[in-house]
Amino acid sequence: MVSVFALVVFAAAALAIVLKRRRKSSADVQHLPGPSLSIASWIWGHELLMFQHSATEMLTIWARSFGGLYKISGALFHPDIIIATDHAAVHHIFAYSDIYVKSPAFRPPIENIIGRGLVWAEGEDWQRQRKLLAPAFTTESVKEMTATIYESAERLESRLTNLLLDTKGESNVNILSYISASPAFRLDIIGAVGLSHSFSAQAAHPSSDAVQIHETWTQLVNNGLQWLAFLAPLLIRAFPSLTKAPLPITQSQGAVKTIVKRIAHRIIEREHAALDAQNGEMKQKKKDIISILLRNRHLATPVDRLTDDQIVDNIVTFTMVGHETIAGSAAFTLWELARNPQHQERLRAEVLAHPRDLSYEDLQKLEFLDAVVKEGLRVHPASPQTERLALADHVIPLSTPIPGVGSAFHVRKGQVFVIPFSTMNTNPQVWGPTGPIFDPTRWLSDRSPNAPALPHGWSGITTFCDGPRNCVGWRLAVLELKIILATLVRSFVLFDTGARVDAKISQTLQPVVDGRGGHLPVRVKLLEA
Ligand code: HEM
Repeated sequence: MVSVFALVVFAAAALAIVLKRRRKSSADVQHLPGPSLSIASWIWGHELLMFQHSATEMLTIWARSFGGLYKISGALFHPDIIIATDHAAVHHIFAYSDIYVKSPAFRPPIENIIGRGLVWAEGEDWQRQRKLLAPAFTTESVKEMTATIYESAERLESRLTNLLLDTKGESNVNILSYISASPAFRLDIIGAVGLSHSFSAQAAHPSSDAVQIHETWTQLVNNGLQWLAFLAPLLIRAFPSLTKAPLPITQSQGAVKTIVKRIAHRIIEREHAALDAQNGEMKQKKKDIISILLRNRHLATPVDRLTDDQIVDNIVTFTMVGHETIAGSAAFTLWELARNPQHQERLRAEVLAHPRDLSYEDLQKLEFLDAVVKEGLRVHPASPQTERLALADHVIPLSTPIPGVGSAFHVRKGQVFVIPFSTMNTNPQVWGPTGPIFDPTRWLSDRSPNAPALPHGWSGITTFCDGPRNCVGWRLAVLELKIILATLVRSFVLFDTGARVDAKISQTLQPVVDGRGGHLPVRVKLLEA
C-alpha cells in the first residue's frame, strides 16, 4: 500500500516537473514577439511572405522591429519557427552542433544535389568526415594552391579579353554566368587543387563536363525560383516520407549529382590506375581532397574508413560547393565595384602598384583588396541563411534580455531556428546606418568595425557560419576571391548597366533580373594601357 502511495507521489512529482518544464519552455516561445498573424497566410504562415520577397528581406525587416529572437508562424501548421540573430544565441546554437542539427527540411535537397558528403552528414559520421578532410584546408595547404589559382584566374582574364576584342573593347556581360560557366575559374580551381582533375584541357574550349554542369545548375537555380521550390521543402518537412517521391523538383536536383558523380567515378578510376602504376605506394604527404580520400580507403582502420559512396559523394560535394559559392561571391562583388567607381579605382590603384602573381604572404598585405573581399562577403553572403533543429531541451544565453524571458531562453526539443546571416551582417545596430551599403572603407585600419560588437565568425561576419560546422573551405574561398578580383580589375573597367537586380535564395544567393535567375549584367571595358 505504502509503495503504491509512494509510486503515486513520485509519478505526480515527475509529472509536475515535466509540466513545469513544458510550461516554462513553451512560455518562453510564447513570450517572443513576432509579426502579426493578420499578415500570415492561414496555410503558409509567414513563410509565404519570405518566399515572395527578396532573400532574407522579410526576416531583416522583422528583426529591426522585433529584435534578436522572434517567432514566425510556420507553413502547413508547423509550430512557430524562431528567427535568431542575437549574437550570444547564434554563437551558442552553432557551438552545440550535436544538439542543433541541420533541419530535416534542409537535408533532403542537400542529399539530392551533392549527396551524403561532409555538408549533409551529422553526428559521428560528420565528425569522421570533417577530421579526415580538414587537413586539405589548413593555411599551409591553401597556400600551396596559390599558383594554380593564379593560372585559373589568368585564363578567365584572357577569355574575357578575347570576348571584348571581338566587341570593340567593351560589352555587357552576365558576369555571374561568365564566371560560373568558365571551367577556367570554377571547376579548374577545385579540380586542380582538390581533385587532381582538369575539367578543361584548353581554356578556349570549355570542357563538356563544365558546360554540362553549368547548364544543369542554371536550370536548377531557375527551378528554385518557382512556386514548387517553395512548396517541396515544406511538404517534406510535414511529410518526411515524401523525400523519395518522384517530385519534378527533386528529380531536377538529382540531375546535377548524376553528372558530377560520373566525373567523380572517372577521377577515382584514374587515380587508382596511377596508384597501381606506383605499385600501391600512396602519396603519403599530399593533402588535396582526392589524395586524402583515397589514402583513407587504403590505410584507415575499418572504423575510420569512408564507404565508396561517401568518397564519391564528397567529390561531388566539393566540386559543387567549392565553386558555386565563390562564383556568386565574386560576381556580386564585381557588380558592387561597377556601381561604386570610387572603390573600384582605389582597388585598381592598389593592385597596379604591385607586380602580378604576388606570393600568398604579399597578397595578404593588400589592405584595400582585403577590405573589398570582406565587404562583398558581408553584404552578399553566398548562403544567406541556415536552419537548425534542436534535438533536445536546452537553454540558450541571450546578449539582449527579452521581456518575460530574461537573458536565458528555454528551448524545447523539436524547435526549428532560422539564422539569417545577411540580417546579422548588415544590422545597423552593429554596423551603423550604412550597414546594408557596400563600403569597403569600413574595414580599413583607421576605422575598423568595433570588434566586440560584431557577431562570432570569420572577421566578425557570419558568412562562413560559426562553430564546429563552419565552412571548412573559407581560407580557400578568401584566397580565390582575392586573386580573381585582383586579376580582373588589373585588366578591365566595370560599369553599372542600371539593370534592377533582385536577390533570391535558390540553392545559393542568386541575382535575378526580369525574372531570370543567375543573371547579373555588368558593362566591361578593356583597361586602356
Ligand atoms: C564564398 C564562398 C563560400 C561561402 C560564403 C561558404 C559558406 C558556407 C556556410 C554558410 C556553411 C555552413 C552551412 C550550414 O551549416 O548551414 C558552409 C559549409 C561548408 N562549406 Fe562553405 N562556403 C564557401 C566556400 C566553400 C569552399 C571553397 C569550399 C570547399 C572547397 C566549401 C566547403 C564547405 C563544406 C564542405 C561545408 C560543410 C562543413 C561542415 O558541415 O563540416 N565552402 N559554407
